[in-house]
Amino acid sequence: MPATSSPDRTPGDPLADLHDALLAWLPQQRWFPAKGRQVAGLRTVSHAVVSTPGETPTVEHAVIGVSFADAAQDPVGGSAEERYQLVLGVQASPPADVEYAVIGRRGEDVVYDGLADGRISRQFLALITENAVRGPLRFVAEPDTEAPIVGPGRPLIGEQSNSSVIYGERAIMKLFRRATAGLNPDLELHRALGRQGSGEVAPLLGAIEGEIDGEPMTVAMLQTYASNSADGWSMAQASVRDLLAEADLRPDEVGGDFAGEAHRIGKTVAAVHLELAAALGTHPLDARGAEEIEAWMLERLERAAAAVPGVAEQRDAIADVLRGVTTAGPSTVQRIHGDLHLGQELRTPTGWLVIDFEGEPSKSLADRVRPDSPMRDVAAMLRSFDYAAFHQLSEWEQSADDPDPQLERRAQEWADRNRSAFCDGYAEATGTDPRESPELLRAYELDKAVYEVLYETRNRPGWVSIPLRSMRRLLTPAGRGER
Ligand SMILES: Nc1ncnc2c1ncn2[C@@H]1O[C@H](COP(=O)(O)OP(=O)(O)O)[C@@H](O)[C@H]1O
Ligand SMILES: O=P(O)(O)O[C@H]1O[C@H](CO)[C@@H](O[C@H]2O[C@H](CO)[C@@H](O)[C@H](O)[C@H]2O)[C@H](O)[C@H]1O
Repeated sequence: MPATSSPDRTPGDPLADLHDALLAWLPQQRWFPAKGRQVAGLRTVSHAVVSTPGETPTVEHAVIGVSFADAAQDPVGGSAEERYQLVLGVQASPPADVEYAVIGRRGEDVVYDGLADGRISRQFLALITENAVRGPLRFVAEPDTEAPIVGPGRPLIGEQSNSSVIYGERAIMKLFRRATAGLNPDLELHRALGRQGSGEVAPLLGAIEGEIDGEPMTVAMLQTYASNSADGWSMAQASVRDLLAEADLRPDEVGGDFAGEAHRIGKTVAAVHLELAAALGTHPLDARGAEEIEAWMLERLERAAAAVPGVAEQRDAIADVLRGVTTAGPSTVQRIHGDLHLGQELRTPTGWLVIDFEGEPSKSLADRVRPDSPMRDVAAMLRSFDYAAFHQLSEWEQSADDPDPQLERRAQEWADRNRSAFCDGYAEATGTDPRESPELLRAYELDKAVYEVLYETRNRPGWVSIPLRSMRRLLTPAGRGER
């Protein structure tokens, strides 16, 4: 994060003495989405002690507002101020195992990321089971469930937009980092699906609720941990590795063929769509609704074109495809996942679970909860098969001059085979084959690729060639037919 010459410091701000430390710490956090943005200042939006007097460590909950000088030029449409939640542990001599999570000092005390401290995560779990209230936080157990009291939480280390801790392979608690008024869709949809008896999500165990701007806010959610699970991205990557190691074999001939799993994932996603429709309803997409979705897609395209020359060059051709949302004919909208990809699917010993119903992290809450076509989720999964197929090749391409055309063909075959198996599974479970609405599907797929170009530009510039390649494919008549 480029530092500012004169960061904003409001007198009386309870975290004022930590501002510089926070400004240095935030960009190192995987969950901080505004890496590289021009920061204008930081302020404390809310701050409360949630431990009882005399307890060690002291536990604080805070919402901080980070303001940006570059909101107008931000390619992903970031706003002028973004708010993040912190749980802070404060102690004069914290245990050595939280050293990596130290943010800074306040007087004699060390202040650190509280989720790193097993004592704090254990306490939060206990408070949920007790339906306790601590300061502004309400700890709520999901009715008719019993969260296991299994001791300290272990922070999950990995690629996350939020922060999670795992309790003895029995439960997992996720602290939402973006602080937004309203019910978080991840909690809302998990709850709705759980009450629908869904076997496709991990059972919800509880939540922590708070307040922001006088309105309720979801602080965290607790769900059953799926032990012995593997995520779809890792499994798909292993399959592609097998394939590319044996360039003379086709995807259906190699040992790690993924098509059976892709078919099962298609059925799982379909089941989730049917359950969400049953729980929360469906509506016909009228002309006005379709125009709104199209306008949103075109607006995103403009931002991407302004930021990425590869998108600007194809802007008009992309816009023509996106308009398929209004010209494709009648469709139905409902609540959907909104940010589906292989990493959001967990293979358990008995089947697949879908996780993380928060929607695209850069969208406002209002946009994330807006009913949309299930085709958005289907398209997002098709994009993910492309990603899995071409990720490794794109890495090799960065270190070699010419990609091996044989390997490219194999990668494309892998993508086609798994995209097709996914659609077969989806069609089998819903009775509707997504490939029968090619215009709509292509519009959603291209919209997702445009999002991904922006996402990768900001977060993983080395990966941007993956969605750019797919964008080109989706714009060529031959490429459009391949699924
Ligand atoms: N119910 C669960 N059981 C087992 N692991 C889970 C469960 N939910 C999430 N995870 C693990 O936590 C990771 C992050 O979860 P996710 O909900 O995607 O968080 P984020 O919103 O931070 O991206 C997942 O990739 C998965 O490895
Ligand atoms: O999981 P998140 O909610 O944080 O989703 C964001 O990050 C994803 C990457 O981790 C990103 O997904 C993109 O990369 C995946 C491979 O890492 C690929 O499978 C997806 O198809 C691709 O979109 C997601 O877009 C972003 O919102």
